[in-house]
Amino acid sequence: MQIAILGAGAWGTALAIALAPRHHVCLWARDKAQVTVMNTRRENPLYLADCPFPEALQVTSDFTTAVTSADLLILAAPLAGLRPLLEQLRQLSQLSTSATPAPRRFLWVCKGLEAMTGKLPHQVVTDVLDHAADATATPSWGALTGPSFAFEVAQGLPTALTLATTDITFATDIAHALHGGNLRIYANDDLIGAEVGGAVKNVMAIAAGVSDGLGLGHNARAALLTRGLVEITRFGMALGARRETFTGLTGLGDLILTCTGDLSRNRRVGLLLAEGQNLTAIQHTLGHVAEGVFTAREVAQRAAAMGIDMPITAAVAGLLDGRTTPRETVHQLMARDARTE
Ligand SMILES: NC(=O)C1=CN([C@@H]2O[C@H](COP(=O)(O)OP(=O)(O)OC[C@H]3O[C@@H](n4cnc5c(N)ncnc54)[C@H](O)[C@@H]3O)[C@@H](O)[C@H]2O)C=CC1
Ligand SMILES: O=C(CO)COP(=O)(O)O
Repeated sequence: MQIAILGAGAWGTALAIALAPRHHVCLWARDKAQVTVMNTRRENPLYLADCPFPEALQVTSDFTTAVTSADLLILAAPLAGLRPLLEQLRQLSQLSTSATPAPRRFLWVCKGLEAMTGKLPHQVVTDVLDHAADATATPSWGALTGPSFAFEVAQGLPTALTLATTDITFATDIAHALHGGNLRIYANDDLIGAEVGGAVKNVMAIAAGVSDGLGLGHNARAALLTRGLVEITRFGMALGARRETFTGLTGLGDLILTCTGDLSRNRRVGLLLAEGQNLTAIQHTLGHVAEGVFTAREVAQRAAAMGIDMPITAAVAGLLDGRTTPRETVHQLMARDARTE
């Protein structure tokens, strides 16, 4: 298959490295200087150092070329970049004079709720496509998500992912095509559940980082993960997800990975907040997106509006907004009334 990966951050680069030995892969980055460096050094030193590119991997800053020759697009920008990227694609298919229109099969890999709208990624997708002149044709799309640190995928370490979409035939076909090497891909038709799990676990990872950073111990972390999963499930089911999705890869799987693995940027945000560092400085130091920072406030607001109890999420949102300190946050959570589990 000819695959275009749009976005050359850590995750887009890792997927390109993992898929290039089995597919024709073109990695697109919008920054020409970054593309020059990647083509010269055959690695992505800015976002994923020490992960050499396979010989066959193509890297370009030419959007039209990358997109028009692909059978499948993987949109690998952070959630904030999803809408602009979709707009760029929409314009291309509307303006294209090529005999081969832009392909309609695409996946996104971002995790979160869009800042200011509180929308899940698939809602952003339908927003943009509903306004497209060619919206009558049925596009095939889905979320590729699950427990996966970019660095480990790029190193060829075993990883299981979920391809979630409402069209199970599409999910199964693409999962089958991408499955292989050390990547196991499962198909799932609970798109809402998969997206909610991927989004809210980042908020829990910030909480876990704070807890560990304050030295609250293993008991506290286990409690946080367990009660975090309850919150994620509550929120997801209220949005229409299936309960069992939250015990799968995109729920419990990604929650465990991100809350406990030190490669997590979201967990690192929590660890640094516990040290007393300021959020702006932390984001600058990370140099990568930590989606939980944007998602916490959106989830907290949506949950409050829907009357869903999400105390850990609300605590993280308060902390990120500077309304509380890490220690006050813990105190607030521990001071809640006793209740049934
Ligand atoms: N890094 C990881 O281990 C994993 C990340 N993800 C998710 O994938 C998404 C991307 O994460 P990373 O690649 O790690 O982020 P990153 O911070 O490493 O890189 C982000 C990249 O996206 C580019 N970008 C931003 N806006 C864009 C736009 N409008 N058009 C094109 N490119 C744009 C940036 O220039 C940068 O190259 C996030 O939502 C993240 O939660 C999912 C699984 C694993
Ligand atoms: O989503 C991820 C792992 O599945 C990556 O987590 P971080 O964004 O916290 O690094």
